[in-house]
Amino acid sequence: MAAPADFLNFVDANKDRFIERLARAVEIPSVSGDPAHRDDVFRMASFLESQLRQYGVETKAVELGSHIMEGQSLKLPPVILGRIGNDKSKKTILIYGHFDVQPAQLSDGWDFPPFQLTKDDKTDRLYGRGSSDDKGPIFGWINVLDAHHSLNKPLPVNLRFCFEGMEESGSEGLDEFILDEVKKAKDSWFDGVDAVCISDNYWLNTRTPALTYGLRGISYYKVTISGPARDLHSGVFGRMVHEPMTDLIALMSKLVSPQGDILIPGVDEMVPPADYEERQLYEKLDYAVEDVEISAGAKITICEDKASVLMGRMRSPSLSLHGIEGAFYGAGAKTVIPAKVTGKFSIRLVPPQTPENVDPLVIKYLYEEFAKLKSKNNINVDNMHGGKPWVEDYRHWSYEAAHRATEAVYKQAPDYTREGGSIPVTLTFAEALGVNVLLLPMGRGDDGAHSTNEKLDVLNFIQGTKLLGSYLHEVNAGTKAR
Ligand SMILES: C[C@H](N)C(=O)N[C@@H](Cc1c[nH]cn1)C(=O)O
Ligand SMILES: [Zn+2]
Ligand SMILES: [Zn+2]
Repeated sequence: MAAPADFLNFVDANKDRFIERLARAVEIPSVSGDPAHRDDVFRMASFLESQLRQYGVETKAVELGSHIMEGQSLKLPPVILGRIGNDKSKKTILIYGHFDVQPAQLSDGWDFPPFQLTKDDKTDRLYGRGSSDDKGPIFGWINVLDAHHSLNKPLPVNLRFCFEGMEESGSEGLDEFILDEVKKAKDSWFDGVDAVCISDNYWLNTRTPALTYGLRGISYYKVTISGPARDLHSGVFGRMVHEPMTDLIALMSKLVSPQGDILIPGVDEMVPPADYEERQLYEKLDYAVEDVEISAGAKITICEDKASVLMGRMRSPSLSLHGIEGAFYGAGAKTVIPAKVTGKFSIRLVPPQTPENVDPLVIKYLYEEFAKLKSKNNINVDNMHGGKPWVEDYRHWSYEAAHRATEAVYKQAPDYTREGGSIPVTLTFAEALGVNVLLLPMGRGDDGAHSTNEKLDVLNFIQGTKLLGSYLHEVNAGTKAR
């Protein structure tokens, strides 16, 4: 049975209230990667926990200890666990989401204050950091709880929640916590979980809902070149000394070609090429090169054929250069030779790649290439965080339930996609709990997650809330039919 009409009507009738609640969440700048915002990540955890409790969910905030970030020892944000329902005749679904966000500043080029949810009435879009990644979806789940609680309606499944505050910074401490919790002889918060559902990615385009059965992994590196004891005057020292920035640029230019080929020997070669049958999967998806152009905001695709473009994101590794710490970047023309610079880059991984088999190749290559520069500076290479790729079996009752829910809410069949981003905990859940994991995205391909002007369409927030609730009802309907 599809979701009951009173649930669907409630969601429509409470649209404004749901948007106001999302606005309260977006106003908390819970940036996990910035030590200055660590209190805000804690504040966001408390807000989320209070929302869960309000709707009858038993909760627990689990402390994960501390870590070092930018030379400071910081407390890790708690994991917020929740449980509601213990009916043996119902399935138990574990929901995962994250309440931290990527950094954002108006000066990055935002048209709206990033930590204020701005509703643009012309486009019916909600702009703000975290609107799509991942506060919109986690508050979609809260809306589902709110609706059932307010209507005095039993939930169609038992629910367990696991919300973290470090996903955008490598999910520190989470894997260890999950593995310990699963090993508990009794009263584990993950006892009896039948499947996991995560809403933390995006449709492929702007028109077709998607079910996602794969994610790329990630390995994130920093390479530091240092030499002079202090910043130097380029007029006084230029051409007299080895310059750290020159060495770093030389190294970073040897990592990836402008065509996207990874130049580190052995990395691209690990992945077998797609055969004809696999290529057909990508040919059939509702996607065009123009969709990338729309979401990138420019006609800059590496190639012109749709399947190759899609495979670049879904089934190939990629190496991206992210930034250089310590380099001069301000206005004006400072004639400095920076004393120490740190280049940051990451590799998105696909099976059979893992951080364990790729990291040694990267580190060896960087040291070898540095030696070829014959520089007297020093090099140091660090891995900042990593996560394995994940591919799931989509012929599973959880995907079937999500397929039916998508058809009911959006009146169209979903695309089956693999996501280019990473959610490292996905594989941990799949392996530790031994259950199927479904990714059920709420937002569209042009939402601009991690970018300026991140947005969520009001339609996606409201229909997405209906989709999450309908999925739970379809799981229940499937249970009864079996
Ligand atoms: C797909 C998900 N919403 C997401 O954005 N994940 C991040 C995870 C990450 C890894 N290192 C830093 N953040 C991503 O794919 O970049
Ligand atoms: Zn993200
Ligand atoms: Zn996310």
